[in-house]
Amino acid sequence: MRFLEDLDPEQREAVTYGEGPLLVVAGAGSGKTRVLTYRIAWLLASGRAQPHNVLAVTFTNKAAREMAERVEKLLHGPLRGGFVGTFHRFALTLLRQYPEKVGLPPRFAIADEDEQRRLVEQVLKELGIPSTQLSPRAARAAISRWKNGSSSAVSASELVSAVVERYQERLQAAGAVDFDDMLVLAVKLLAEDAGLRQILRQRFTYLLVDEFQDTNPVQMELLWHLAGPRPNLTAVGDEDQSIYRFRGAELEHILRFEHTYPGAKVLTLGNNYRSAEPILKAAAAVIAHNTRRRPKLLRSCSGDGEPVRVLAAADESDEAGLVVADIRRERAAGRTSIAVLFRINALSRPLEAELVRWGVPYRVVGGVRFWDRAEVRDALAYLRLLANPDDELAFLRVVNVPARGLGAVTLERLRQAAQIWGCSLCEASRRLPETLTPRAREALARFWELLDSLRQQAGGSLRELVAALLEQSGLAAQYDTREEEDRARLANLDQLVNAAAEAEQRGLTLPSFLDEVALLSEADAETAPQSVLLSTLHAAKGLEFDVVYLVGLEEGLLPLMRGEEPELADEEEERRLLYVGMTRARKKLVLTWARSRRLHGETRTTRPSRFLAELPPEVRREGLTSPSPLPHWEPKPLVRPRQEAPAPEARNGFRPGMKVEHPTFGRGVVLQVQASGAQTRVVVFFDRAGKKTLLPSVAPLKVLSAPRG
Ligand SMILES: Nc1ncnc2c1ncn2[C@@H]1O[C@H](COP(=O)(O)OP(=O)(O)OP(=O)(O)O)[C@@H](O)[C@H]1O
Repeated sequence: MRFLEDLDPEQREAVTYGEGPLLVVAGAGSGKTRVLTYRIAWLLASGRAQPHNVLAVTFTNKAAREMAERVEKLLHGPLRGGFVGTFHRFALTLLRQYPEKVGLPPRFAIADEDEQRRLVEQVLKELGIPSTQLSPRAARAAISRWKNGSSSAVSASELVSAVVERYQERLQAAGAVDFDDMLVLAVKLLAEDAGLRQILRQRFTYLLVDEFQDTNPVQMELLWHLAGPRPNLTAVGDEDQSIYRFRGAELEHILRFEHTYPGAKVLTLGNNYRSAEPILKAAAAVIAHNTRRRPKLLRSCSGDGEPVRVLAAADESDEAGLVVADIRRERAAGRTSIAVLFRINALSRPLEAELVRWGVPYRVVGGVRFWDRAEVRDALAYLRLLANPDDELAFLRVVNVPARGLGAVTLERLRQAAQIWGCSLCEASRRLPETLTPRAREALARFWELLDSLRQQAGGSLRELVAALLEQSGLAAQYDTREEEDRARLANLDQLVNAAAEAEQRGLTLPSFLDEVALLSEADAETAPQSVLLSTLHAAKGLEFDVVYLVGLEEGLLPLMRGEEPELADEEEERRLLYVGMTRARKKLVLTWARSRRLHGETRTTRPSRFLAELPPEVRREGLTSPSPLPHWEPKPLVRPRQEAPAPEARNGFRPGMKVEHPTFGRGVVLQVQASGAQTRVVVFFDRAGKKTLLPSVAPLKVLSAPRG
């Protein structure tokens, strides 16, 4: 087995470990995926297993494909009969084989995203739940959390339980499963059918799991049923790269592996083959601040390299300018493996504009290009209708966005009316034909009234027009939930306001702005392999580049916040995201932040991310004065998150604006009061520490003075 020579001694020990549960836990770039792949090859080449005995699972199709390809390359032949794929693919294979055992019809359907959304909307309507109480998006997210056994879903409200129940009934009636159901039903199948469990355990004698830190409770249960009492389960992972808490991943799974599988061997890998020493040291210094982790040592095998740099920019355009100028220098020097990473998609827009300006080819992963994002396209369709009330495509796109009960029947009747009158569809809809229901006529009248009133502003400020549109049309309010995805969508809409403000400054009017946007979308479908990659931190997981820029390292953006101090677990998750981003770099790493940033259509002064203070002293800081003398940045959401009004007595008399004193932190100002039941928690800005702190109890606080009223 010549291929074992490609491994270092620690990797070789893991690859050739014998029977029983094994956890390989190691830092980024230490060759964990390599270990898993080589282990499969070794099991087969040594005759311990036949291909059909191997079940290797991971989280993305791409990762699974790469793993299978690597094994085949090592073995110089195809891997027939073994299973290398995602958890979902494995579950679906099982369900397709035994649908009747879990009450599914033989040819059950899989509801796609769009169908799920429509189903949830229907359910909310049937149950008479207004979107102000539970929006369809929040309901969908709650259903998913509930199905995935997320601990945050355990206390789901009665409302959510009722929605889940009805949604499930509807799905079943339609003979369909959704994505989450696949795993849940596969677990049910295995839990209830001892015979099948036995068959599978006899067949799959070796289980291997990559990215183990991202497993959710349902996936853990699936593994548990497959593994049996004497499992040959090999898990590889890194708790420092666990970044899918919002999808139900639980850190406990990797931290408590030895408790779940008693007698498990835990091995670590100490060499890092990816990043130069300064990058590794900087990343290690940051992640060391997390509490829920196993301490790890990583040695760089790639030599010294350039020092890590932190750049402070004046604002987001300046930041994009600095980054793109540096990218151009790197490309001129022959480096083409380059990525720019950010916490939320909305940050890509100024970068895209700058890259387009300089003709630098780029591609966006982890999301559609800014201008192609659904919420941005919806807003643009409204703008197009403002510019041209007969833009039929725009009309069709948004006449029922947000939902106002103008469905297929209404559209069909409008089409008929347009034909009889010989006018456009839009014109027919403005004439409110008698054939429509009174509700539809009312809704259409309101739709055109909104557009008319907005059109009166169309000659004025473009920025104000877009902001008013987002507010008055309800486009922004649709995403007023606490869900990660929705926060990103709201941020994208904010970015559209910024883009309008910039266009206005350049003297563009509404029609010329729309033309420019249309050309932008068409012009740059460039996807050359040597293009710069723009990606969210989440989507960059598992990738590596020579040069990495991490932008937007500011309080509120990383850690991502909407108005309140993150809980410890959230702060640690955000730190892990930064760690994942930093460790994508092989040779050069640059971190940037902007002293002011347009957010929510307004320019605000910002503070550098708290994580920047955790970098070691040898990191080069340029254009920085520390600590920032600027006023504290208080993020203001475009749409304020709904807050339950607490009972006045629960607030213990605390109010925002109160001056208080804490025995340890000194004097500060109350920014926020959170109350539930008898418990009161307050967010206080402490002058001495210069940061906001969420206090779990108000008991130690002394009130110095209170604001009037
Ligand atoms: N023994 C080795 N010799 C040379 N290169 C290696 C060795 N082991 C791993 N590498 C290289 O190091 C890089 C990281 O390996 P791999 O992706 O397997 O690491 P990982 O631990 O899964 O990383 P991450 O957790 O950050 O995604 C790859 O480019 C891989 O080819």
